[in-house]
Amino acid sequence: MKTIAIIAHDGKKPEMVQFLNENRDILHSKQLKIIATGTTGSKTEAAGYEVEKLLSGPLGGDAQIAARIAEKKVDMVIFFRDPLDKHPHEPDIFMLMRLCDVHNVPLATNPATARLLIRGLE
Ligand SMILES: O=C(CO)COP(=O)(O)O
Repeated sequence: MKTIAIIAHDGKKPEMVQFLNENRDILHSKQLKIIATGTTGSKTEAAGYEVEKLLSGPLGGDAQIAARIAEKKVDMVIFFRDPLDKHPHEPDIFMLMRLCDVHNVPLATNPATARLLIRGLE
């Protein structure tokens, strides 16, 4: 069972939902556990997926996912980042991305890379 973390900034949530809809076959056919930050998780659920929801990003959700990465409990991170917006929890976001590099966890930060990573599961 692989665990995939999904996170999307507000400006990128529509693209995240589109991604989930487009890749339903792959995401449903694999033994995957999905974890997500709070609001992203609610939208993922609404798209028909089972998901473990953590705190909302600004309240510590990115930090929770970062901790799981450090504990080697996450196999892939799909992070739909909005580079055109400011985020009060920027330090948490950098921590999450840094820990992906520390622990060699595949990290997609835009839809094009996310598609390539997900195809790697096939
Ligand atoms: O802020 C986020 C990622 O940095 C996402 O948090 P939400 O999924 O709660 O909107």
